[in-house]
Amino acid sequence: MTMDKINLFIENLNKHFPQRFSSKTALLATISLVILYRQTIGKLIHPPHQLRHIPHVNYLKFFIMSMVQKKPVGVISKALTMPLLDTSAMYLKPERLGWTVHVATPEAAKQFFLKTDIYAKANAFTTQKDTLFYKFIGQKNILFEHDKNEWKKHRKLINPAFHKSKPVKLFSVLGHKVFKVVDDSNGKPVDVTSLMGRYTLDVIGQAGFGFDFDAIIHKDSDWATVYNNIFDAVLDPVFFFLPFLDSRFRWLLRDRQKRYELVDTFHGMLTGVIEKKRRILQEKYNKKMQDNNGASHDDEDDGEKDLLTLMLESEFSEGGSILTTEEVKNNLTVFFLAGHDTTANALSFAIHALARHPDIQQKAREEAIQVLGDDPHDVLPTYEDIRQFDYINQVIKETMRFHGPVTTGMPRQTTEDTNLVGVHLPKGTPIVVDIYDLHHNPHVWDDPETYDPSRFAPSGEADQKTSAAGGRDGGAMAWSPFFNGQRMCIGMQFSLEEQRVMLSSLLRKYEWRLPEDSIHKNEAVTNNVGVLTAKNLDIIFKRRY
Ligand code: HEM
Repeated sequence: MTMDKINLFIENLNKHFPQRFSSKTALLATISLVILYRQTIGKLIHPPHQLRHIPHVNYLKFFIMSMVQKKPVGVISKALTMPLLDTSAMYLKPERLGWTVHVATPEAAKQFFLKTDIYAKANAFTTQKDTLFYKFIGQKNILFEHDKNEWKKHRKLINPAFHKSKPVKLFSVLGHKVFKVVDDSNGKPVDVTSLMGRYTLDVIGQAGFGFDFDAIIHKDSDWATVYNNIFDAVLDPVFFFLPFLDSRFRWLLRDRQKRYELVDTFHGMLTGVIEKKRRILQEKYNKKMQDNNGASHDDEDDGEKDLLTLMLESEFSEGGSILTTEEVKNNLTVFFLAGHDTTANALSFAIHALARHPDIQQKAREEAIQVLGDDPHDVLPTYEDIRQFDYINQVIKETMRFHGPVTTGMPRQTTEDTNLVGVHLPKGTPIVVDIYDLHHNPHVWDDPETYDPSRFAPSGEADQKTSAAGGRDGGAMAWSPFFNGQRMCIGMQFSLEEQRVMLSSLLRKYEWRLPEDSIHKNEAVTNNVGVLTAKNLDIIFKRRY
C-alpha cells in the first residue's frame, strides 16, 4: 500500500468519523490493518521474502483451479507450473508446510535425492499428534521417520524382508479372483479403479501379514469396509490441509469420532496378528535350536512368506527384538498406505493407456502370449515368466512416467543454507521433487505429452538420456516414480512384479476398450491431491477364450 493510498484512506476516515477518530488513531488503525493483512492473507498469497528470487505460481489462480474447480494435476501443471520451468529448474507452490520449492529437473532432483543430510525429511506430520493421520500411522515408522539413525534401524530390518519377498504365486492366484469379477460382468463396464484397489488390498493383506481382506470378490467385506473407511478419512483433503479440525473440533464431528474408533479396531487386529506370529515363530525357533542346533531350515519358500514373518525371522537371526510391536504395527500400516493405492492406480492407468492405444495393447498382448502361451485356459505366470517381459516393462515404465501415482512424495526441509543448481535456498526451506512435472518437463523429455512405451526400449530415449556419454547430469533421475537414493521406495520391485503379473494375465485373457461415453476418453481425468487417481474408470472387457 503506497503513502498516497494511506493518506486518502485517512482523509476518508476523517470525513466519515470526524469527531470519533483523530488522524493519529486512523493512521494506527491503518498500520494495524496492513500488518494484519501481511500476517494473514499476504503471507498466504505471497511467498516469503527470502524465497522471492524463485518463480512462483499465482496463489489465487492455483487456489481456484485446485480447490474450487478441482482440475486434474495435468491441467494445473500445463496452465500454471510448466511455463515457470522455461526459465527455472524449480518453482514455488503452496503446500501443507506453506510455500514449497518444487524441483523439476534431473540435475536438481539428483542433489535432492543424494544429499539427504541437507534435504532432510520434514517433521511435518508427526508434530500434529492428535490428527487421524497421526493416529493411524504412528510416529515411529520407516516412511515418516525423520531422524536418520532411527530410520536406519527400521530400514535395516525391513530391507531383507523386501529383498526375499517374491510372492508371484500369490499375485497370480489373486489375479484369478479378478478374472472372476471381470467374467461376471458379461461385457458390461467394470470400474477398474475399484477392482485394482481391491486386488492390491488383498495382495498387501496376504503378502504383508497373511491376512485375507476378501475384497476382490466381496467389495463390502467387513475388513475391507473398515480399512476403506479409515483410508478415505485419513486422506480427506479437508482434514489433511486443516489438521486443527481433528485436534480441536472432533468433539463436534460424530462421523470423525467413528473413524478414530475404527483405527483402534484395525490396530487391535494388527497387534493380535503380530503377537500371535511372534509367539509361533519363537516356539519354532526354540524347537529348531533344541533339535539340531539351528542347522535345519524350514521347507517354506522364502519368496512366498509374508513380510511380517520375514521381518520377525530377521529379528531372531539378529538375536532378538529390534522393533517393538508398536513399531512393527506402524510399519505394516505404512505398507498399506504406501503400497496399496499406489500400485492400484499404476495398474488402472496402464489399463486406461492400453484402452486408448489399441495398437500398443496388441503389441503387449503378443509378448504376453509369446511368454505364457495361448492355450484357452487360465495360467499362473511364474517368476521366471515375468522376468522375460520386455515390452510389457516398457508399458509399465511409460505409464509411470505419464501418470506416476506419487506426484511429489513427502516434504523435506533444508537443514542449512544451501545452493541448489545455482539457486540459493535458506535453512528451513520446504522442498519436494515434483515427479509429475519432472516427467512432463519438455526440457527433459521429447514430446512428453505423447504416450510412447518405446522411450524405454534398449537404446531408446531413456537410455540415451542416462548414458554416460550423451546423458545430462542426473539423467538417471529423469524417471523417478519411486524416487531415488537412500530413501527410494522399498516396495519398488514388489510393485513392479505385481504389475507384471496382473497386466500380462489380463492381456492374455481379454481385449478391452473404454465405453463410448467415458469421461476418460481423451485423457484420464484425475484428482489433484494425494495419490494420483482416475475415479470411475469404466472399462469394457471381451474374453479371448
Ligand atoms: C506404484 C507403486 C508405488 C509407488 C509409485 C511408490 C512410490 C514411492 C515413493 C515416491 C517413495 C518415497 C517417498 C518419500 O520419501 O517422500 C516411496 C517410499 C516408500 N514406499 Fe513406495 N511406492 C509404490 C509401492 C510401494 C509398495 C508396494 C510398498 C510396500 C508394500 C511401498 C512401501 C514404501 C515404503 C515403506 C517407503 C518408505 C521408504 C523409506 O523411507 O525408507 N511402496 N514409495
